[in-house]
Amino acid sequence: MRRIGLLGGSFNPAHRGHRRMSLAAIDALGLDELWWLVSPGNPLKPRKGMAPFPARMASARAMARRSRIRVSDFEARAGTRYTVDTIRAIKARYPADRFVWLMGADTVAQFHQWRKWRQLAASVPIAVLSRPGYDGPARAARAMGWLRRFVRPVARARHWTDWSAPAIIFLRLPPDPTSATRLRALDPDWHRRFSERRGAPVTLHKE
Ligand SMILES: Nc1ncnc2c1ncn2[C@@H]1O[C@H](COP(=O)(O)OP(=O)(O)OP(=O)(O)O)[C@@H](O)[C@H]1O
Ligand SMILES: O=C(O)c1ccc[n+]([C@@H]2O[C@H](COP(=O)([O-])O)[C@@H](O)[C@H]2O)c1
Repeated sequence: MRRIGLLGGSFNPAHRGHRRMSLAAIDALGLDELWWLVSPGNPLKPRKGMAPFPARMASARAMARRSRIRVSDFEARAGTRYTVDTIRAIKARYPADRFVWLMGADTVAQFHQWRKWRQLAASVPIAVLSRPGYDGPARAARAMGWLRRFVRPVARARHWTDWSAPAIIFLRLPPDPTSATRLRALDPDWHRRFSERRGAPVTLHKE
């Protein structure tokens, strides 16, 4: 049994904040691996301004180098867009492993708009990663009205495999203010550097 964290994201592009939060979460949760699930298209985000999937994958691979982070195209392969469907498919594909869903504090505010979010929360434990400016709002988020009763103490973080979902933990990690929105504003054409790269596609998931 491997202990695997899943961080879903647009990675438009992947950045230092993703890497730092992921390495800290690997430590806090005692993970064997952390998979970055590069989303073919976040159902709640506009397509405009979204770089091509291969460029986002390549930026994630570059940022994940030499670590326990693995970059995954699972959603593109499985044809899933909604996290509830992705988790079901991953658990079916890797029945021997245990999974925890990771999300930055900023995403909790919208969680009640996710497809079947209560069912999702009942299918996988959730770890919320602190993000500067969003920690207070995350605890006050609409979905927390229901999720609050399932909050686990941070001192038990490494015992997440003992929990039955719903279970949610708020991890306090060293703050990193990096955001992809800001990076795109500074360098809107960032994806050109990656789309020109050639080479055999490396994949975590065998056919
Ligand atoms: N600096 C950060 N600190 C904590 N969590 C982060 C940070 N950056 C991203 N995350 C989390 O990583 C996941 C994927 O993030 P995403 O790829 O959307 O990056 P982003 O910087 O939030 O992008 P954008 O600004 O385009 O919305 C989300 O759950 C997000 O909350
Ligand atoms: O399942 C949903 O309804 C849903 C709605 C919005 C976002 N998500 C997922 O949340 C993750 C973070 O997305 P993003 O674009 O904020 O990086 C990514 O894996 C998305 O697929 C999922």
